[in-house]
Amino acid sequence: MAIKNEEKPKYGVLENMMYLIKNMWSWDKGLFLFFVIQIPLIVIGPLLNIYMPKILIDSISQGVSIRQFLINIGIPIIGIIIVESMLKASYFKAQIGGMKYRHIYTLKHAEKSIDTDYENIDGPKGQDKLMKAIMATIGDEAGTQAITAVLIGLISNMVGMALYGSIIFTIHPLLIGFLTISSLINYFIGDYANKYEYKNKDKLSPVGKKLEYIRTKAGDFKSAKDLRLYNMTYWFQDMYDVFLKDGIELQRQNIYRRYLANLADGALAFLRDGISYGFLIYSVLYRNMSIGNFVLYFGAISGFSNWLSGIVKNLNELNRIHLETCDLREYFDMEDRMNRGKGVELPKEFELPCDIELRNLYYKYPGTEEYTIKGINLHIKKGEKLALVGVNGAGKTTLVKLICGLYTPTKGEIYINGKNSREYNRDEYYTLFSVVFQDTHLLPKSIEENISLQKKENIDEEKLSKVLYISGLMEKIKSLLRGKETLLMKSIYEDAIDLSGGELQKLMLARALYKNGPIIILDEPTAALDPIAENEIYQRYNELTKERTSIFISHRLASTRFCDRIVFLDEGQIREYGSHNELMSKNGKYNEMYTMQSYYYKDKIGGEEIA
Ligand SMILES: Nc1ncnc2c1ncn2[C@@H]1O[C@H](COP(=O)(O)OP(=O)(O)OP(=O)(O)O)[C@@H](O)[C@H]1O
Repeated sequence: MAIKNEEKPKYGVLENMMYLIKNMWSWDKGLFLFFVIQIPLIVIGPLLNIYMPKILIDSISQGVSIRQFLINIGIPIIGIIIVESMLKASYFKAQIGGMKYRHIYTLKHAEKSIDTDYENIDGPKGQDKLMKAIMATIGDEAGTQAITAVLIGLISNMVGMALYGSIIFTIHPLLIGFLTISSLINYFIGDYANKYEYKNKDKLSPVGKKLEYIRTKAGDFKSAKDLRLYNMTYWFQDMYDVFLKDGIELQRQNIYRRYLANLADGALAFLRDGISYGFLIYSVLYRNMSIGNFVLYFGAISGFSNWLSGIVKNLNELNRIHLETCDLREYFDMEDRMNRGKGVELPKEFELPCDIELRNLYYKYPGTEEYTIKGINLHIKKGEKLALVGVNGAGKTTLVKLICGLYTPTKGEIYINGKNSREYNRDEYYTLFSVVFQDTHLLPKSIEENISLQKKENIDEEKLSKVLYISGLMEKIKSLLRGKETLLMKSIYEDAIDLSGGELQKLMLARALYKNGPIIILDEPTAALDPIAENEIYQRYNELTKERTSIFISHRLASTRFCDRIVFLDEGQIREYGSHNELMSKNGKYNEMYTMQSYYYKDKIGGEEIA
């Protein structure tokens, strides 16, 4: 099956090599020099080895004294022992060194993933890029680690080839040309297999992502209940089988190409050595070559082939490393669309609460045809409590992600206190928002650290107590032996606890309140709360949003009645807006949804009065 991939690597081989070498030098100069010193050691050993038999044979045939004989062979033997011991001793350090470089890239990768614009890693395209870059930093074979061994190998092989070449040159200059050309053919065959593998990676990466998803979900404690109760095991197995089959097929294509390349490599090597050794035998028989020289040249030719095929192998590996480095650098190079420069100043204390204006706002997810947000114009005034309602998929979460700067508008603008959101420094802009999303994210830390996201010594105790009270988490804290210092995530610590869904939601609310951003956005913050806890949040909503501008998303329409204004979103557009009473009198979609919901909240079941 032919693989079509028109995308060319963004960087050249030399550019990538310089990038990797520069990093190695700047990250650890001592280690870099250690690698350089290995090069002469790698070359001297084999050179002494091919001279040994010649010295031995020449010494015997010249009938030298025992003392001279021992000196002749003793010096190279001691040399070989010293060189080999030094190489063996340095092997371990070289391995650890390569790993050290790779770990620095892994760390940089993690930093980029955490720091880059949310939009860059959102969706399948962003996730593919992330996955490909991960593949360049995983395992001993990864280019970021293998580069040290490959570069040392390449330079040693080149020096070795030059030394052996000068010996072979004395037999016949054409022999060098012949050996070199045959090795170049090998290189191009290997290069074909490499390029094929690289193109295949575009297909392999999404399959790897799917397999990884199933692997992690299968062991994920959160999925464990559904997996068992809904008997999803078979479904998982089926999916895994399908993806695995796809993955194996793609790997099979790679292995097949590699196999063909190796086969051609073997056949060529056989031909090359056969002709060269034949010429040596011919020289002994018909060109007066001494046995000592025959042994030396024999060693030089087989060694030359080794150096050459080493170079070919190293060049092929360098090519693979180059392609992997492209993936990694392209990931590192992903540009942020949000402003990371200085930006306009944040609203001052006296300007709070904030004023938010959306002007003709459009948003289309990368890779999709349709706009999810379509031409929204909305002015949320300072201190206003706005409710955002609408059916599932209407675009409520997308809209708040746009407002709080996780996505950048495809068209249109967002103004905060009259200043375009694009002009704020991205990280400073984020400080304006205290947001509770539907999904929760915990750190394996104590409750207080999870709320404040500060180290214990920096926590503002007064503020913490206040938010624990408002969020309704105080009762729970009081019931715990270690109170707010209790660790979370049982899967990580033995003495930790796990919170219930509602408690988790309260914790997320407490985290948002502790952050104290002038704009509060709550996306379904009470969905998991019991009626008492939910009621308490509504009672405290005024206190919670005091001197703040707030956006409240909820499917329980009755809960939005305490907001100043309600916006009804439908298919990414504002269909209706106004106060609860205004919307009810419009007799539109809001009215319809509200009436449907309240039908089940009255003292009726299925519309029947309870006796
Ligand atoms: N990363 C994404 N890539 C592509 N489409 C997306 C992405 N995230 C959401 N969507 C799509 O955008 C649309 C709006 O989703 P959104 O989450 O904003 O709706 P919502 O109104 O918040 O829904 P709900 O009430 O269910 O929370 C949906 O059709 C959804 O499938």
